[in-house]
Amino acid sequence: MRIDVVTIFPAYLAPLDEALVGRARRAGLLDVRVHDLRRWATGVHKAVDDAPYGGGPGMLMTAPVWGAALDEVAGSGEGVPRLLVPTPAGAPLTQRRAASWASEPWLVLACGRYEGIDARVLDDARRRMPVEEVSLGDYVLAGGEVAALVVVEAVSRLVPGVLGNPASAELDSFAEGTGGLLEAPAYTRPERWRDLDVPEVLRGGNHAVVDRWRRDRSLERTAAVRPDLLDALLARHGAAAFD
Ligand SMILES: Nc1c(O)cccc1[N+](=O)[O-]
Repeated sequence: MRIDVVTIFPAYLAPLDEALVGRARRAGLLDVRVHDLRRWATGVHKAVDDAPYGGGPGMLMTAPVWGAALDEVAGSGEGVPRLLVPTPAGAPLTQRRAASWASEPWLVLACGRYEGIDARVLDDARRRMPVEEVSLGDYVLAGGEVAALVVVEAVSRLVPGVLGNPASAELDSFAEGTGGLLEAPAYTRPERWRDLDVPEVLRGGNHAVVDRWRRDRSLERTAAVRPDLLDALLARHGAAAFD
């Protein structure tokens, strides 16, 4: 999979050289390319922003700079990429969306700054490629770079071969393997730590019993912390969702 990230702060994406994503890049499983948007800026000051029409606080990133950048980046490979734009106005990032993007051959992430990007940039991009706006949550960040790091990691770990043990992803919270529930509490050695013991059932070795225990703990945890997920499962699968 190829992933391009366009930003005015390339150094913000340095963590993509580390850990899981860094290893996958060096193994040739991911082709991650970070581009400085200012490469496409013109003029002495390489300006990438201007005042918003209609007034209002702050500045907007301009269409000509982003247009030139996306033309070159999205035109530099086989086929057509899916353009992802982190923004508070986007649809929520979910495991399901990350999983769908993990099967794409090529993603381009456009990181906005200031008050965002001139709307015509996405309107124009939609004429040539699929475009999705994605939000990490209902809070305000200074730009899209942190969200881009999150999206790249959430997607990359689902790319075949990136996780050492693919089964790890199956028991994640929100994953199909946990039925879209939060994952159960997990334990490792020592068996007793301070005055706390590992639950006996996990030490017994009966996989069917362990699976049932984990399912029950997932249901309890989800009901306590994310009842909205239970409502969604009920709506989708009826009471059978909790068998
Ligand atoms: N919330 C926010 C933002 O304020 C700026 C860029 C991206 C996001 N986001 O993805 O959630």
